[in-house]
Amino acid sequence: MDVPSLQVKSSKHTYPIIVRPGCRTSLYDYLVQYLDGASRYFLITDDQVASLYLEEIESSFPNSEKIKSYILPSGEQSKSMNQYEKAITAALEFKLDRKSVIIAVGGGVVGDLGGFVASTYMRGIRYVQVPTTLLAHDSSVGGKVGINHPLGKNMIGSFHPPSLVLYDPECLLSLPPKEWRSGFAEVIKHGFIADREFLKWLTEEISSFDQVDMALLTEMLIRSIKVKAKIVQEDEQESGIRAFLNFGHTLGHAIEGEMGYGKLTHGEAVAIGMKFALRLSERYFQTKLDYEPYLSVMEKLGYELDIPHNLNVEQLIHRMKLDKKSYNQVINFVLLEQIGKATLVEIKEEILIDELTGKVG
Ligand SMILES: NC(=O)c1ccc[n+]([C@@H]2O[C@H](COP(=O)([O-])OP(=O)(O)OC[C@H]3O[C@@H](n4cnc5c(N)ncnc54)[C@H](O)[C@@H]3O)[C@@H](O)[C@H]2O)c1
Ligand SMILES: O=C(O)C(=O)C[C@@H](O)[C@H](O)[C@H](O)COP(=O)(O)O
Ligand SMILES: [Zn+2]
Repeated sequence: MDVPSLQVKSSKHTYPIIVRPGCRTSLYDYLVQYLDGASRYFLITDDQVASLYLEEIESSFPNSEKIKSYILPSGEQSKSMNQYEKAITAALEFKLDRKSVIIAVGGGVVGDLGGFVASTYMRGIRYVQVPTTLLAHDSSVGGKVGINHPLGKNMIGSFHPPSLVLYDPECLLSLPPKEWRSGFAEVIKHGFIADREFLKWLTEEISSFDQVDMALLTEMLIRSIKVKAKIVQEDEQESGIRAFLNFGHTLGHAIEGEMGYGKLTHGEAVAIGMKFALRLSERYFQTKLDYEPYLSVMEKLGYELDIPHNLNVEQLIHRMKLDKKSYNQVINFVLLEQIGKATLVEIKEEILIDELTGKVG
């Protein structure tokens, strides 16, 4: 069978990432090849993904008694305490044990929630990520799993690396343009923080999300995942450089929470946060980053990069103080010294008020 596209070393084990068009229909074979047996499989997905892919995935399993599918309502609101508890209850009712495996088939919502269920069920069982969105090339790697709290994004969670990531790029062909944009924001982010050449390549090669060539898409996914994998391998639990993956997220997460989860996609909010962080980088480092050509490609792809006007500056600052990178109420931002070179810096509240005022309602 396939050689993994990448392997990621984690503190618990090394896991393969396989990116291969069509692989979803042989999911069971991959589980047999890469996992050392399983008593039962608990497949978590959402209603939209289920209607597109569940039947063909389930039918790859020879023994239907060993697998149970659990379907969440699609959307960011499912990353909640309520949905988490319901999923745990269903897992208990299906009698999962410590040798069982959870399979998260879907986007980042399913992956984050399913991974969190796996990380806490009987104090932790194995799980497999089967990403079906472009965004999930990011969320399926690195083991950050969790759910939201009304007061902040991903406030309840843990680090729990998957045992396998099986990514079928063909699934992306059914994504609507909004979801392509959401995921592409995280691809661009990987270029901005760590790989200028990749960023240039991206903005030259991707001028539309219609009819993306499968070979090009696969190459893009692997290059983008490589950036993430290298960082999480070096700093799994975010004591240093992993914070760079949060470029655009300090303001992005505050906007998502303030608007109400799901109003903007995660990537749309991160894209706004990246533009803000780029401008802040120029001010902080007193330099020109010449990022405009990249933002103009993003605008052509349909991104709205300005902060929504109905938001309140004080509330955004309040939320940014709750961000996981903040200490003693001091807000830390991932900024760029150069394109491709990120760093984490403390930003004074006055500067943020000054930058946000006039740009927000
Ligand atoms: N854990 C991490 O490291 C990490 C990284 C980035 C983002 N995230 C999280 O990921 C979440 C966002 O993930 P997302 O953008 O994948 O959202 P999502 O899971 O909500 O998926 C977006 C929408 O696309 C639908 N969908 C999924 N696959 C599809 C397909 N193949 N065809 C058609 N529709 C499909 C879903 O049903 C949903 O409506 C956020 O909660 C974010 O915080 C986590
Ligand atoms: O993997 C990481 O680390 C990231 O920061 C990736 C982000 O794209 C992702 O949105 C992550 O969930 C944010 O983590 P958080 O710790 O800020 O909640
Ligand atoms: Zn993100």
